[in-house]
Amino acid sequence: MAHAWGYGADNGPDKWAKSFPVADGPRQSPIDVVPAQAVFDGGLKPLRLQYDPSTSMDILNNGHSFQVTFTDDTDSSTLKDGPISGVYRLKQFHFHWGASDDRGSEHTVNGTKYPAELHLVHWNTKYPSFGDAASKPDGLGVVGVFLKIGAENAQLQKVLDAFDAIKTKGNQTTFTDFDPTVLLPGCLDYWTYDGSLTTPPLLESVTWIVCKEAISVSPAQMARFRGLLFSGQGEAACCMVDNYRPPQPLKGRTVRASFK
Ligand SMILES: Cc1cc(C)cc(S(N)(=O)=O)c1
Ligand SMILES: [Zn+2]
Repeated sequence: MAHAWGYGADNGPDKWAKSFPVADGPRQSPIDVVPAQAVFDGGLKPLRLQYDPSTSMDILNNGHSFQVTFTDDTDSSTLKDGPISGVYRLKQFHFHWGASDDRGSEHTVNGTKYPAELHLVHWNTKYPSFGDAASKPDGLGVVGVFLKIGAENAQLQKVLDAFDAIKTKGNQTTFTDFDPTVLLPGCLDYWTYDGSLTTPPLLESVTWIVCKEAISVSPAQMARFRGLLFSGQGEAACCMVDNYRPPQPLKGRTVRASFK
């Protein structure tokens, strides 16, 4: 791709395979989850998500989304059990969202799109670093949580209140003492499948854990997401919206369910 990847007509998901051929690989993400075709697996353990708020560090507009980054030099904030074995450390969380409430999530359920989707990214500590783990088939564990339109989410508002400082690409500010547990749904039933990063480099290294239950977001809060910019300071303003990849072919993969 002559110019950097993005979500526009000239550099969006349909163009990524030119620079990232794995885009047409056997375990790409996201997917459409069809609950009736998911296989209940009684051997799947409950998710064990244990986060230490003192590991949250900063919030960044990276030009594709915004992310909250965590210090990951100890096992203070981890994912254990669920479909994975061993200990995975929280690295960051970010979101994907639409220009309107009828789209925005990356995973879909029976073809239904949600207005946004949260991704909590963890890496397998059997590897020395996130960067190393990201290239291994069992390197990453990403927990996906759908957002649905409803009541204002007071916990999410703490994140949105930082947006004024990160409106444009490359802006970053401190974001400490935040426990992402407050962004999780009450029920942690999940679907799981082997997949990939949903943005370039699209590495096929992710065990996806998609929560069945959504969290709420108000229309006003969705408007705050849409006030961020893909563009940098001094550039022509380009609203950060529709930063989602559509579902990819399942190619024979099985989606397992932790619930009946
Ligand atoms: C490129 C990339 C990096 C990270 C940490 C996470 C993702 S995703 N959207 O698959 O969760 C993509
Ligand atoms: Zn993501």
